[in-house]
This record gives sequence, C-alpha cells and structure tokens, in this order.
Amino acid sequence: MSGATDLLSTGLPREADPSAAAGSHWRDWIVLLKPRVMTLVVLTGAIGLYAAPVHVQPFVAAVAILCIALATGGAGAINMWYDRDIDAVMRRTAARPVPAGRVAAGDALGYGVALSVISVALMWLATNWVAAASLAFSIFFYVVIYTMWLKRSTPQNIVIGGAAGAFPPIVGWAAATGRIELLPVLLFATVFFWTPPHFWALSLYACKDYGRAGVPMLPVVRGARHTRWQILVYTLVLTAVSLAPAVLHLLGPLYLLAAAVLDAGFILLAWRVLRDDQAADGTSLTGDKPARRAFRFSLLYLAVLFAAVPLDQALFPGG
Ligand code: HEM
Ligand SMILES: CC(C)=CCC/C(C)=C/CC/C(C)=C/COP(=O)(O)OP(=O)(O)O
Repeated sequence: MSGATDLLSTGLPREADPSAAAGSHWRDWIVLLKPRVMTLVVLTGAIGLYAAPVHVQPFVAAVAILCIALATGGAGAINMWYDRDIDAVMRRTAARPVPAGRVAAGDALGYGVALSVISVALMWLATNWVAAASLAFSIFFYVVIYTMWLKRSTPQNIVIGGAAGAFPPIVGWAAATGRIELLPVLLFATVFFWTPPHFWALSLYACKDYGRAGVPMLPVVRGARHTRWQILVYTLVLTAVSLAPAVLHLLGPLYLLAAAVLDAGFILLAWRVLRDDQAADGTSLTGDKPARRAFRFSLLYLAVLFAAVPLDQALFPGG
C-alpha cells in the first residue's frame, strides 16, 4: 500500500511522505487514537453500560469501558492510515503523525489493527459475545463502510457512516446484559441523528478543506444553503428521537427536562445557522459564527443528554 503511485478516487497520491517514521514522539501514538473524540464515544458507551438494569462488577465494567476506548482508538488509527492522502492536503489534519511523516503508514495500520483485535478479544473474554460482536461490527463499520467506502463516494457519507459512532451505547448495554434492548437502541438512534448536525455544522466552515481534498461532503456537493436546511431537518428528527425514551417511560422527568432544554437550544442554533446564508450562494457573511456555535453546542448536547440518563435513573428509578 505504500507506493506513491497508488491513487484513490480523490486522485491524490496515497503516500504523503514516503520517508515517514523519522522520529515519532509518544504523543503521536496518542494522537493516532483521536483521543478527544474518544472521550465522548466512551462516555456514551459507559452510560449504555450503567443504564442497564443489572449489577456489573466494577472490574468487569472497567474492562468493558477500556475495550470501547481501545476499539475507538484502534479504528481511529486505521482511519488515519487509510486517509493519509486526504489528511495531507487538509489544513486541519496535515500535521497528523502519518501525513506529517512522524509515523510510518504501515506502523499506524499495525497499531490500529492490534488495538482493534485486542479490544474485541478482551471484550469477549471479560463479558460476552454480543458485546464483542457489536464492538467488532462498529470497528468494521467505521473503517470499511465509512472510511474506505462512503466517505469518498457520497455526500450521505456521514448519515450512513455515522452509525459507527452510535454503536457504543449498544455495546455497553450488551456488555452488562448480553442483550440488545429498546433503551440502548433509542440511545443509538439519538447519536445517529445527532451526527449530521454535529458534523455538517463543522463542515460549513471547514468546507474548503474538503473541496481541496476531493471529499464529497454535503456543502461541497450540494452547497451551503442545502446543508443549512439539512442541519435543521436532522435537528428536528433528533428532537423527536431524544424525547422518545421519556415518552415511552423508559426514563423519567429529569431526562425529559434535560432533553427538552437541550433540544430547544439545538433547534435555536440550527435556525440561526439557516438564517446565516446572507450571500447569494448560501455562504455566510459572518465567518460562520452560528455554525461554529452549533458545532460547539453539539458536543455539550450529547455529553449533558447522556449524563442525564444515570442521574435520572438514580433520582427516579422506574422512569
Ligand atoms: C461520521 C461521523 C462523524 C464525523 C464525520 C465527525 C467529524 C468530526 C470532525 C471533523 C471533528 C473536528 C475534529 C478536529 O477539529 O480536528 C469532530 C470533532 C469532534 N467529534 Fe465528531 N464526527 C463524527 C461523529 C462523532 C461521534 C459519534 C462522536 C462522539 C460520540 C464525536 C465526537 C466528537 C468530539 C468530542 C469532537 C471534538 C474533538 C476536539 O475537541 O478536537 N463525533 N468530529
Ligand atoms: C466503538 C467504535 C469502534 C467507534 C468508532 C467510531 C468513531 C471513532 C466514531 C467517531 C466518528 C469520527 C471521529 C468521524 C470522523 O472521521 P473522519 O475521518 O471523517 O474525520 P477526520 O477528517 O477528522 O479524520
């Protein structure tokens, strides 16, 4: 895979720097795991585990959460190995260890595969096959379905591919119970419908980067105005889905209150993003301030909404 002549659909050379691996720092091996994204992914997985109506031994719970972290990191490293050509031409990602030449592409791949295999095997040993299989499936989905296939081929890439990042609540619940039930499926759906507004808000102001790299993200292909409408539409769907656990009495009033406040905030920010298309082509004249705000709020939204689940269960057992 390491030849400079190996071209992908983006038309860019696969190897950004064939002389890679000169002097990696330990920090590079952490960066390969996408640690900041990992924190939120792990939070949703851990809450999936703690929301389950069974007692899990603290050591087993800790190992299961570690496995979700290792899987997310391993998948992230494989993603950075595969995407090294497009990462090299995007300002946001050019300094990553592989495109910057500090870690050899093959080493990043080996590292990612090793962590992925260890995470699934350990999950199986520590918990059960349902948790291990759903963890393996989420790695497969992120690496093969999203990174290798959809990301470079369709503007719907993150809608379908976003499912990968939505699996952890199911994995966590399965680690505790060995089963997949309605509440974790609703939590999956919440992350699934949260992903488009989360990412498209960012892509509105990182759009030039994606265009340069030949990645068919929605604003590149369909323009900013269409993307603004899609952000609002998905935020409204997210509102319905996030309220469902309370409406179905799986969770109680504290969760309902948190979801209602967060949904109202997200709808307001998505509305402001829609109103920010002052130029004729739907681009912003404000430096995309509303989109930046909506992206930042998306992170707060998911963290607070998920934190409300165990709090609600503790204060209002029985929903
Ligand atoms: C296909 C789905 C997704 C895509 C394409 C996506 C894309 C991105 C991008 C491009 C960034 C900016 C990173 C940067 O500034 O370098 C970002 C940030 C972030 N994403 Fe996502 N994301 C997705 C799903 C998720 C999911 C499922 C989670 C967690 C549950 C998540 C959590 C985060 C967090 C915590 C950040 C902030 C990281 C930071 O502070 O640097 N994302 N996302
Ligand atoms: C449990 C498990 C295995 C989860 C893995 C899924 C995961 C890490 C989801 C987060 C999604 C994410 C970071 C997408 C960005 O990829 P990108 O390649 O579009 O972003 P980039 O341009 O920043 O690399």
